Amino acid sequence: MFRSGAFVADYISPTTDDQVQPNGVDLTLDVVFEQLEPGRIGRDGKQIGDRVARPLEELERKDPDTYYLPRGAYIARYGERIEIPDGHVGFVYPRSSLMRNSCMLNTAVWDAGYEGRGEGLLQVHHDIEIERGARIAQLVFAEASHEDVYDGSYQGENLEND
Ligand SMILES: O=c1ccn([C@H]2C[C@H](O)[C@@H](COP(=O)(O)OP(=O)(O)OP(=O)(O)O)O2)c(=O)[nH]1
Repeated sequence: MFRSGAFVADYISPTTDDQVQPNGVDLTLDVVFEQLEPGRIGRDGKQIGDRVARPLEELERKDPDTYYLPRGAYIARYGERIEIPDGHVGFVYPRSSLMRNSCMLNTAVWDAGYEGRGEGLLQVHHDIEIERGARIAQLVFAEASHEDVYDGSYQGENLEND
């Protein structure tokens, strides 16, 4: 069973009332990165390729705090600290307005016990402007049984400023 947005909101911070939806909580865009170097997925481990943060405004376009993204693939970091409670699994979907603008957010499984500011793959199929802090995704929780909790390399990621 999927939980209500009000339930999910207790595990996401910060949140405003605008972010709480009937079936989940909207996540906002914090930072956009561009990958520069190849990564590696091995049988025993993995390496994430070097990346650089996109500039927030380009010279010819002056809206502050806005990303101007040409076609391409980017890593988007969400603005919220996310916790997946015991007995649950999380899924992130793109906000439909992103999809309707020819962009897509690809995501993976959010494990029970994970805590951090996670990331998603932002695919831009048509140039788009996205303001920093704008809602781009929605996180939902489904009840799920599990034996262990998440204890991988991304545990506690991107929480330095908390
Ligand atoms: O779209 C997603 C999906 C998941 N996560 C977070 C939550 C999840 O619990 C964690 C680890 O995901 P996964 O288990 O898929 O990572 P992995 O590649 O198997 O690495 P590790 O074994 O170090 O966990 O990353 C994201 O940030 N974005």
